[in-house]
Amino acid sequence: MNTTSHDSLLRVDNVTVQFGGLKAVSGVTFDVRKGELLGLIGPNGAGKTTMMRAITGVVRATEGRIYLHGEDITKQPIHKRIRKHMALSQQLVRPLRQITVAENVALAAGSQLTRSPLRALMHLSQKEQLEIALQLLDRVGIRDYADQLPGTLPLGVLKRLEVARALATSPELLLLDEPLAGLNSKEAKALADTIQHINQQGVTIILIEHNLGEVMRICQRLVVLDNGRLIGQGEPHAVMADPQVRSAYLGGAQDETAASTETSHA
Ligand SMILES: Nc1ncnc2c1ncn2[C@@H]1O[C@H](COP(=O)(O)OP(=O)(O)OP(=O)(O)O)[C@@H](O)[C@H]1O
Repeated sequence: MNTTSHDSLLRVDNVTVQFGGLKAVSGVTFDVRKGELLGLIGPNGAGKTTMMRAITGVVRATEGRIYLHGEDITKQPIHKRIRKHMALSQQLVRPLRQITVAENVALAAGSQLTRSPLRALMHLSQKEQLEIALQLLDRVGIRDYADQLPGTLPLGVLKRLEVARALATSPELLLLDEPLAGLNSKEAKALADTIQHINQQGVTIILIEHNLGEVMRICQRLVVLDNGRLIGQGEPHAVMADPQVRSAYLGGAQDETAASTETSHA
């Protein structure tokens, strides 16, 4: 039964994802509210990426249901979910290296419009499409790199390009998988600010991230997984003060000094 509350954009209802004998996600239930920036956190191997993949349809939920706007999308293929305005920005950045930064974004926008990469490429010559790409690059703060080839660019710029490509499909729900990984603290803070800004412009975001300092700074709510199970959810500071969550991160250490360092990096 769909028990989605009226402000819920996405509902994950008792979802299990099993790989052979391993339950990577086990009976997890949570809501993503329309307009919120939700942090999905947990130690390595907790099941975060698998949860994200179950939401986008890359892997199928073995049990449970996923609802978007109250509609059961559990059995829908990826392309239908994307058409329902979901976009995923992956951990690994994989732009096309032979075309410029702006063309990469225009291609993503074009693929969404035409559902054919070839036709999308032909559309690249259209001024409007490149103009949309430039606006998106502006939105993520890398318009100055528009004419460069991705192969020559630092990771911080490529991460932003990845976010711009995801935004090119005008998603209502944006799923970001470790966008801050590999960035120094200054770059991470700047990208976290950009993510927060995108959220403030009306895009609902699920953020998987190990950089707990930035997660605590920008997320409105947290969902915490450990060994595939949900062990906490709610307001970030309350969640991080929960003994079970602290124990998952600190391996059971109860020492306050150790606990106070928890927000720097998991
Ligand atoms: N396709 C797969 N086949 C088999 N096992 C998998 C598969 N994908 C993930 N797993 C396993 O499921 C568990 C959860 O992995 P997952 O990548 O979802 O965790 P995570 O929380 O994203 O971890 P990390 O923070 O290290 O990226 C791990 O034990 C992992 O080895």
